[in-house]
Amino acid sequence: MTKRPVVIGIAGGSCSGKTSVTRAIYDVFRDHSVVVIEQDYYYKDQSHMTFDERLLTNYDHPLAFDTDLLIEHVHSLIDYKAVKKPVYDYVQHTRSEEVIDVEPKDVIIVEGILVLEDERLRDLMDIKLFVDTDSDLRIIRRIQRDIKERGRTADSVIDQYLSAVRPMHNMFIEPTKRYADVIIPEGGDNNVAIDLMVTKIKTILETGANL
Ligand SMILES: Nc1ncnc2c1ncn2[C@@H]1O[C@H](COP(=O)(O)OP(=O)(O)O)[C@@H](O)[C@H]1O
Ligand SMILES: Nc1ccn([C@@H]2O[C@H](COP(=O)(O)O)[C@@H](O)[C@H]2O)c(=O)n1
Repeated sequence: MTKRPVVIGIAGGSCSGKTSVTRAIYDVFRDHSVVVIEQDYYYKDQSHMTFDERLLTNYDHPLAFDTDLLIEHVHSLIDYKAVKKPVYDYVQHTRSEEVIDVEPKDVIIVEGILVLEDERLRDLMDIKLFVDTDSDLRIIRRIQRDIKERGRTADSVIDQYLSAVRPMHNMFIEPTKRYADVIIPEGGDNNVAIDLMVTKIKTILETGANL
């Protein structure tokens, strides 16, 4: 049987805990070799737009992402070919000029709010997870995180949440839960769910089952 990496998709609303779950799995497989592809890094380049124009973009709509490039990169990694992953700047709302050289690995984690939305991307995944956290917790976390890490004000986070994040979540993100193999309540603190995922990934790596 030809060797093939295990591809894991981790979706869920903004601030649901996707990164925390990804980090927990990454820490276990670090030695085995794991690569993380963040969907956020594949937001379309907006360097041709003014800063004020970039503020008007709906960052929670599927069309905000360069999904073709993301799929191309996942295909390459599955074929054990290196890719040049874009880097995203949340303060400038566009791609940075730098790229990261990503080497292929045995475990590929594709993480982001809408990674289960596109059928072509879903079809590349062996395991699909949806991190499910109540919206009141997610907005509280988002206000704290975006002020601390993404150069935002509380008012701007709340305005964006009401005008784009919440409606797009209900329209595009929440419906993808139906594609998940496993729904993880409360993200990175759910040690039982993370242990179960780790066991499953180990089985796939050892036996090739599922692939
Ligand atoms: N269980 C938790 N309790 C409190 N804060 C959390 C918890 N999980 C995540 N956070 C915080 O919420 C923010 C978003 O978490 P993260 O895992 O990055 O979510 P996502 O990748 O889904 O946006 C981060 O600032 C993180 O520290
Ligand atoms: N320039 C940008 C780009 C994205 N966002 C928001 O990021 C959220 C997705 O990232 P998570 O880590 O929260 O999953 C998404 O909800 C976008 O609204 C942004 O604010 N600005």
